Amino acid sequence: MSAQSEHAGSSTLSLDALVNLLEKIFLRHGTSPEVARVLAENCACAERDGAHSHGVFRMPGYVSTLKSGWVSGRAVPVVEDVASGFVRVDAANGFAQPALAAARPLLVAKARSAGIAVLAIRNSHHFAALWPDVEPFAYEGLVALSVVNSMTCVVPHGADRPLFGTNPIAFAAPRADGEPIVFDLATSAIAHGDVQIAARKGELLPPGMGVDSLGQPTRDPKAILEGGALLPFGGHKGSALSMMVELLAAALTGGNFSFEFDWSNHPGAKTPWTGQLLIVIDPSKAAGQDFAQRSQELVRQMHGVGLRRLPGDRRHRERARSAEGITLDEQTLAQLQALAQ
Ligand SMILES: NC(=O)C1=CN([C@@H]2O[C@H](COP(=O)(O)OP(=O)(O)OC[C@H]3O[C@@H](n4cnc5c(N)ncnc54)[C@H](OP(=O)(O)O)[C@@H]3O)[C@@H](O)[C@H]2O)C=CC1
Ligand SMILES: O=C(O)C1=NCCCC1
Repeated sequence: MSAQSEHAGSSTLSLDALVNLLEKIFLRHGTSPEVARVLAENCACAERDGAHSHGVFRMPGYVSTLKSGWVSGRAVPVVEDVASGFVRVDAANGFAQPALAAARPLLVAKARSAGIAVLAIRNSHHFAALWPDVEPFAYEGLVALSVVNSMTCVVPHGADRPLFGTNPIAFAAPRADGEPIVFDLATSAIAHGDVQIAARKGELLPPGMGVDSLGQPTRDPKAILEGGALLPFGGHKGSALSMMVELLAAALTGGNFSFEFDWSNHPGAKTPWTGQLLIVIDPSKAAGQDFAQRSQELVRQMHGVGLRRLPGDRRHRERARSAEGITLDEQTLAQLQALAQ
């Protein structure tokens, strides 16, 4: 297909054309070429996979953050080889994905030689979906787990005010016949991005997602965004996982807790300045059995008991569909083109 085709009210772009457009936006707003490429690919791949809460919807937020001076779009991450199974990165107040890209070769080498390696990223801004950070490891036969904390907007179970971020957890594992097993979920009942999207569309949320400024349950996304808060998923269980994310992504990395940064002097800033932890395991060092065959067997059994949808299946369906091109509505495309000028 050509790079861009038009239908009534929408346009279809190839993945390359979308990456190039997003890259232009990042460059136009002062990032280095390396940062622009990494973020553009990340964001375009989220859109391709139908991960809309962290696709092109996020571009105005990236731009207003860069304009506010809150984040450094030209940061050069500092990678430290601290121990046989441990890599540390100071993202230098830059985005998390370039920090991961800089540390990745060392992390993989350590995981392959020691069987397991940990990457601790601090001083970083993660404004994206987490699965793109873990899925590539599984394509290389490795198991990966990552956590990142975000900004205070979730009330811990049993508390009456927000403290945690929406704090996602992503996991990826190879399997023998098929796409890797990948899940990526916010520990809040709903991602903050999806609340913003619902507010924009004027839709109500399902019950149990959040509370208003008085702490009363509400389905109104605007009431949650304007003084209200989100709830953890699964009550005390999601709350415990969210607490764990704060400990691993912030306390262990040297990053900020979700409640610790203050962007009030940077109007327009949207990205949380926190930390991220990745654990990468080489399964060939572990069980003495072929891990990918074992994970395939688990999937076979899950399908055998009637399961129709694995986490990641929807994304891969969207990815396959996007091979024909990624469709954006006219308004969104016009907004992106304006941001690139
Ligand atoms: N950077 C940050 O600080 C933050 C980022 N986020 C991001 O927001 C995104 C959305 O998070 P969230 O709203 O919790 O994600 P969802 O609740 O939409 O999905 C969570 C996971 O469950 C899978 N899934 C969903 N429905 C089903 C089903 N019926 N059967 C089987 N599997 C299912 C999804 O797979 P599939 O993808 O195939 O649908 C996905 O792996 C994530 O990418 C997350 O990383 C969230 C919070 C903070
Ligand atoms: O959707 C969310 O929740 C978030 N996404 C990007 C960073 C802040 C929280």
